Amino acid sequence: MTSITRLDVQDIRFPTSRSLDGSDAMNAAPDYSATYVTLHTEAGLEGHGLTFTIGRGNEICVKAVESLAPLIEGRTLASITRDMGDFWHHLTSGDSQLRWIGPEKGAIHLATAAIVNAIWDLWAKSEGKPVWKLLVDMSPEQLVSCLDFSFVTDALTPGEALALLRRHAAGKAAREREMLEHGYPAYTTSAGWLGYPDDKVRRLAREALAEGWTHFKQKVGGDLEEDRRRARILREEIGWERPLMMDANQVWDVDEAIANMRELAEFDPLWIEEPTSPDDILGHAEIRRRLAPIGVATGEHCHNRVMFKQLLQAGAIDYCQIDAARLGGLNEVIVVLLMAAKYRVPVCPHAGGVGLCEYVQHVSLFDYIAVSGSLEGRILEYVDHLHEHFVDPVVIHNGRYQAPRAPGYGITMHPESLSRHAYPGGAAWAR
Ligand SMILES: C[C@H](O)[C@@H](O)[C@@H](O)[C@H](O)C(=O)O
Ligand SMILES: [Mg+2]
Repeated sequence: MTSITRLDVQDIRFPTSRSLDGSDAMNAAPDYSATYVTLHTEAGLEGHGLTFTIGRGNEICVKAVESLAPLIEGRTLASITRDMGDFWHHLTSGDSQLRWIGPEKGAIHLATAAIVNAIWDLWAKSEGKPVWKLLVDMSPEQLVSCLDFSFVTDALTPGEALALLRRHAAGKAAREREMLEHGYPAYTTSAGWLGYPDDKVRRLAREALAEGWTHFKQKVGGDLEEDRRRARILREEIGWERPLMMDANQVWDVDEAIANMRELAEFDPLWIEEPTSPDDILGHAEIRRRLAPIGVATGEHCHNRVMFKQLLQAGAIDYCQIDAARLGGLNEVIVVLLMAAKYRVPVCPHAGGVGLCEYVQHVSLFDYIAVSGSLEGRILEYVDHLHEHFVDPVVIHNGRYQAPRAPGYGITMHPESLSRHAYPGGAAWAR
């Protein structure tokens, strides 16, 4: 029996701001960071999970993980996985003093994600399967027992979730084979960071084309003329057949978003991502109504299933961009996948950061094989930073994620990477 004896948490940071990797109109100089959780077990097996932040504030997530640790330590894996939905509810609502500082949002929920994902990693490793395969092999009943439907039963009942999971059961084996052979389609954000000079944008776009990428995303929301200039460079390089997405990272008010995107419409963007505050459901609906056919995408800052429920109910989004570490871990992600399937909105997960690509490949594989059964309108983000720090990094061929085969959730980092990037004492931070 696997008993979780201890939870360790580390503050891990990468100095990405030095090269402006990851820069956008809201976040000028991010240091990609991870609140990295290790679950130690009696048997020696370890579970790993992380939540993603962009530097300062990581220490707050570390503290929040420490506060949640007593809810995990001493438990057996089996006592958790026997009724994962109940466990998840207990972790998010069992201690009302901790719940008070959320609920289910902010640092406490980011911490929840790191812990919950570490448990999935441990579970999958103990079964010898990658997480996507663990999920795909579960019966609809088992999957539904992993979920907490609190506050969303007006949009999705457990019965409807079961029906959705049974709907495409017949084609599951064929889709799994297809994914193992061809992988999951992706787009790249790597050429489009706001802080990159024009020649770097051009060079990276050329390199990405040569690598087989077909979909590209650029940052907008700074100076409109500069947005235009960079869009022109990208269109010159990628042509007009390949889709181009735009991401404003929340800098605009609603009317401003509409006005600016009408200006940028000449570059034929497939979607505008995070056009305004992530909490403004009706604002997104208004933007969507007035900007069609440009799609509206959001979700990397959408903090829980209740927010996604409302975005879907309000017809506010064309693309649902769950974040594997912003939602409270995989259990809540699955609830959102099911709601999105019901409302017929494609899920295009947010990735990048550190470890998010490693996570969401499992989510999208599961979504395609067991939930949506479709690739229509679906494309997974890819960003080419920091993969070398993972024991089982993502593998991309021709702009597609190759299905991971290693057991777990793919988030285990090399011990040397952890010690080098420990903040503030690691060598990467020595002045
Ligand atoms: C600060 C980060 O790099 C963001 O710019 C990034 O997550 C971005 O919004 C994305 O969609 O990849
Ligand atoms: Mg984004």
